[in-house]
Amino acid sequence: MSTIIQTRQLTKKYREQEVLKPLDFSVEKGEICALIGKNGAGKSTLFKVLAGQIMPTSGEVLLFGKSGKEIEREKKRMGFMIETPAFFPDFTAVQNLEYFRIQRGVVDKKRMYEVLEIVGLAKEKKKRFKDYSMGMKQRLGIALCLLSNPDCLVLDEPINGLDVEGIIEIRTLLRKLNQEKHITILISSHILTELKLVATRFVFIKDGVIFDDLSKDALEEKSRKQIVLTVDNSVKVAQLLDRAYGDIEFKVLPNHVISIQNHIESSGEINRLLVDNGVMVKEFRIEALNLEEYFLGLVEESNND
Ligand SMILES: Nc1ncnc2c1ncn2[C@@H]1O[C@H](COP(=O)(O)OP(=O)(O)OP(=O)(O)O)[C@@H](O)[C@H]1O
Repeated sequence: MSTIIQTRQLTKKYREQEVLKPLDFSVEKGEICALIGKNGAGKSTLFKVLAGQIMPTSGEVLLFGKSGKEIEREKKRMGFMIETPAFFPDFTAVQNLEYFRIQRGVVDKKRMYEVLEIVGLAKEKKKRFKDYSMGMKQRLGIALCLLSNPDCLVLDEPINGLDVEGIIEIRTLLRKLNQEKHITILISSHILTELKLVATRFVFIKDGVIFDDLSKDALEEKSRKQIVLTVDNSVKVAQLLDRAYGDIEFKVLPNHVISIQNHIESSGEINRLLVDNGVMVKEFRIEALNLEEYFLGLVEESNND
């Protein structure tokens, strides 16, 4: 695997506020990497540093393995959409792309029509920008990123504010760019479920710290079923579970609630174990973990650190 984006001990401070804590982060070729974090987590700041729009306070960015002066050449292989581009509302899609094509020195005029085709706007290329839906506007933004034929796209919250149809359009487009055009994608969102169906990797950020980094399989694993128990004595239950099952994975939550992540098939046996040992089981249920809750749970956990 080759690394497209890498940061080494990257930090960014605004006055006294440390918006990015020493961050070691990478995106590998072929990934659709989702950066998930609430508003203010530091996603846009990280993307702006990657794009060279702002300078880091310390640390290093590498693109395609290059840093320092050599990075400028590699930046041409990247397409950044950090804020929605300032398109002219009364211009058509073609007129808007033409403006930016000239500004960016892209010689090949045909490329405009190619990118409109790729993002599914070829039929609406003569419509004025202001008459586009939100999803179409975002797709035109992505078309603009594609003008220079990049190997990697970095998209900051392109799904934010879209309706269901718009979200599906962008997801379908991202999948196509990744699978057919072999473009590596780094994309941010504050809603995990928006990217769950499309990303291949999930990186969670809070207060400028990456606190979890999961493959698609690992995320799915986490959304599997779990046993949730409410008991009268969670400390005793924890001891009983540890003693009975060496490899058991469980969490002791507030209010004597315990969630067990494996041995789901032994739920009856676990119930009997607890009752036989004098534990009062007030509630015993098997449920699938809601990923949004899991993510929020992690946020709460890191709050308590
Ligand atoms: N130019 C700036 N000057 C001072 N503080 C800033 C600046 N830009 C961002 N911040 C602060 O840095 C923190 C991270 O902001 P950032 O925009 O990177 O977060 P985000 O995860 O992208 O969230 P959002 O989706 O709300 O943009 C916030 O507390 C924000 O107020």
